[in-house]
Parts: sequence; structure tokens; C-alpha cells
Amino acid sequence: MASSKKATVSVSQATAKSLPVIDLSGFGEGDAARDAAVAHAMRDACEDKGFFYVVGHGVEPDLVALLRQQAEAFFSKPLEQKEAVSKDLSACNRGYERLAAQTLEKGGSPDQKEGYYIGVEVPETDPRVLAGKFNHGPNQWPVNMPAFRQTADEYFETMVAFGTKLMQAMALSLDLRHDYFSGYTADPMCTLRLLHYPPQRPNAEPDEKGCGAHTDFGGLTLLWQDEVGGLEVLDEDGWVPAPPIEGAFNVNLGDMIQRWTNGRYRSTLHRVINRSGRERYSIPFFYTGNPDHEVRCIETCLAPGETPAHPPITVSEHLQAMYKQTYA
Ligand SMILES: O=C(O)CCC(=O)C(=O)O
Ligand SMILES: [Fe+2]
Repeated sequence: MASSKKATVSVSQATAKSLPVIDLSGFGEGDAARDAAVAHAMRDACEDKGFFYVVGHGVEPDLVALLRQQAEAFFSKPLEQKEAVSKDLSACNRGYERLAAQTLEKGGSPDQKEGYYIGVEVPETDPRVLAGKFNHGPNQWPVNMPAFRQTADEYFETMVAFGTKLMQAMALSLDLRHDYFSGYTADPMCTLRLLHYPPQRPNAEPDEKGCGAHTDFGGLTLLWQDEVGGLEVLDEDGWVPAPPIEGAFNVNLGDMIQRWTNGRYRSTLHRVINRSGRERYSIPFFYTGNPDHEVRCIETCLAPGETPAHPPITVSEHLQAMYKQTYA
């Protein structure tokens, strides 16, 4: 990727020591030394903050731009049209979530963002839906926006492949076989979320944010953010910016990975404050894995004599517990 060199330079200036850039190009293509180098960089990043940038991921910039365009077109519609595909109408958390519907920071003000959730398309007649399986079901799609659905579907598929590759790199980083997570990456139930943040209001409550301080629930989050900025990550010295780098994704680990690695790999607090005075768009993709897969403390994450801090749990059980906490 032509932009990766330039990108590496700009982040080291922007966020000082905080967030590394990992170049995924060539990973998993038969060059053991290259794979080891990626795994090594990933281990350092995951043990530190679990927050890093990825370039060389192979996601086409045009695809991202198209989805960003579709997101803006949808969020620009009148509220009644957006509410016609409200998440409240879905039994599996798909569709539109209005401004201030979520409060990610415990005890904080509601988040100044609106969103749209898309998941794996599972028809109403599927036995898993009939059995009431958590978060399984059909998506909702806005009417008269065929490109919205088409682009989201294509993006979803691309991001599943990207996330699967990162899980292979993570396995190597933990001194495991590259396919250690294959049960988790088989039929993953991921969530694509389109987000729109209006500019921070001048008369806002002092604690008001686009997205309150939180850690992500699940596995990997692969975040594309536009050029506006506003994402911040908590570090030893306080909140540090995680500014956009053209062509790079922000990747961070969720609580489930922290649990899986017995705390060796980190899920870190982050938040968004859109101080730019402009509209901000971002597209997080939550790679949460196979819902039935068992998350059991990884053996290479236990020091001699150490015992797991948590009992085994399935991906689905973990996610349900987390959803209950934020939407309670
Ligand atoms: O919009 C962003 O930059 C971050 C969003 C986020 O942290 C989340 O959706 O979990
Ligand atoms: Fe997040």
C-alpha cells in the first residue's frame, strides 16, 4: 500500500508513544519471517493498550468511501423515515438507533450520536431465529436505497476476511498455531455499525460526549473514521487522541479478548468528543466470532502457578451479559 509509509510517520508525530501502526501486508502468504514480524508487533500492541492502527489490510478505499456516502445519505433523511427502520422494531438489534439512545459511559450523559446496526442476514424461517437465538435474524433496510444494502453487504464480507486474518495474527502472537481460533472465526456473528456525530453543542452539559468512555464488549473492533477526528484513548497520562490516518483502520480489543487472555491482552477505555464544529462519520465493525464458541482462558496466557480469573463462557453468553449492562 502506497500510503502506509506516510501514515506511519504521521501517527508517530500525532500520538507520540501511544499507538503503533501495524502493516498487515504479506501476512499469511507463506513468508514465515513476515508472519512472525506481524505477530510480534501485534503482541506488543495488545499487551500495551490493545489499540493500534492497521495498514496493508487490503480493504479498497473506494468501498469505504461508498459506504460513508450511503451512511450520510441515510442519516440526512427526515427522522420519520429513519424511525421506519428503527432498531426498536427489530428482535435482533438491527436498524436505526436515534440520537442519544445509548449511554456508553456509566452514569454519564446520553451519547450525541445516531447509528445504524447491520448484522449477518439470517431469515425469519431459520431454526436459530425460530429458537430465539440472541441477535439472530434479518436486517432492516431503508426503502429506496438499494446501494445502501449492496455496499453494506460487500463491506461486511470484506471486513469478515480482514478480521479473520487479524485473529490468525493474534494466534501467532500468543505462540499458538495460526488456526487456533478457527472455531471462533467459523460463521462469525459480526456487527457493522454506521455512526453519525453532530458537532458538540456549545451549550452542552460539561460531561456531554459523542460517545461516552467505554470499553468494547467483544472481540476485535475494526474502526474506520473520517477525517474529522475526536476519538480518544485512555493512557497512563490521561486521554490521548487517536486521530484518523488516511488508509488505516483503528483496531482495538474488546473485553472478551481480555477475558480470554486472562488480562494479558488489553481492552482499553476510549471515547469520542466531536469538537471540530463539523459532522463526523465513523464505521466500527465488531468482529465478535462464532456465538457458540467457548471462551476459555488460553494456556499461553497463564504464568506458572497462575489460575484463570474467569470460568469458561460462550461468546453469546458473554455478549448478552454485556448488552444487558449498557442498555439496562
Ligand atoms: O466512532 C468512533 O470513533 C468510535 C466508536 C466506538 O468506540 C464504538 O462504537 O464502540
Ligand atoms: Fe468503542
